[in-house]
Amino acid sequence: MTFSNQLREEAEELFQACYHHPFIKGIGKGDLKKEQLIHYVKQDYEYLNAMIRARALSMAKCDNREDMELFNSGIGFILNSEIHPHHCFCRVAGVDYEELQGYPLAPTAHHYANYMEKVAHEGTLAEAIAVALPCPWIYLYVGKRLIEEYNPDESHPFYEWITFYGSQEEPRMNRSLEKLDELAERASEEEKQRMREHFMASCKLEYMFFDMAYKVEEWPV
Ligand SMILES: Cc1ncc(CO)c(N)n1
Repeated sequence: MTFSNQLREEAEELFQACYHHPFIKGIGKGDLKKEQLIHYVKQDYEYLNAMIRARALSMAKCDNREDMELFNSGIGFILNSEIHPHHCFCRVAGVDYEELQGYPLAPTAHHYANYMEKVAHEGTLAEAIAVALPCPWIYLYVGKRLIEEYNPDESHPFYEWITFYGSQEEPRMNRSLEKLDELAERASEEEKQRMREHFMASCKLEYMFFDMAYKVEEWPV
């Protein structure tokens, strides 16, 4: 079995837990509260800024254009396309996207963003790919399951969000998985262990990110 398949198998329960989280159920049922949507977008906007920086740092570790292009297209996707699901939430919440930008990160998003940037700074290229993979992989999984379970049409308030993530083309994901597997073949057991730990930690943090939005988590003091 490939290394990425092993990771996916080990994370199966975490993927399922994300799907069953009430925030995702709220997207499916279309009954999330305005403050939950607003909190999510405020946090995700800043989280995605950190993700762009992490990908840029990863690109600096590449020694060929094919790999550079992988990170370049990942950054382009965040900058140019991922604004659509945010706009969907803003429209339902009745707020301007621009109003939700520049807020400080709540504890969970703060931890996730900083953890990802730290691994991208200090880790190998393989570790940087491993820490960033649950982000697209869980959203694709959750989006596809939402489409299967709710079969939303354009009258669904979160139609754009669900179809955006659930019908993402997979070539970039697959290229990242192939690259991860290629690097894993050459990695030491210690490095593979770190890749595994980063991957699992990011899966847990994806779950916690939904939880943070659902509970409108703030700093307690
Ligand atoms: C926290 C988080 N994880 C994954 C995605 C999907 O790219 C996102 N927008 N936000």
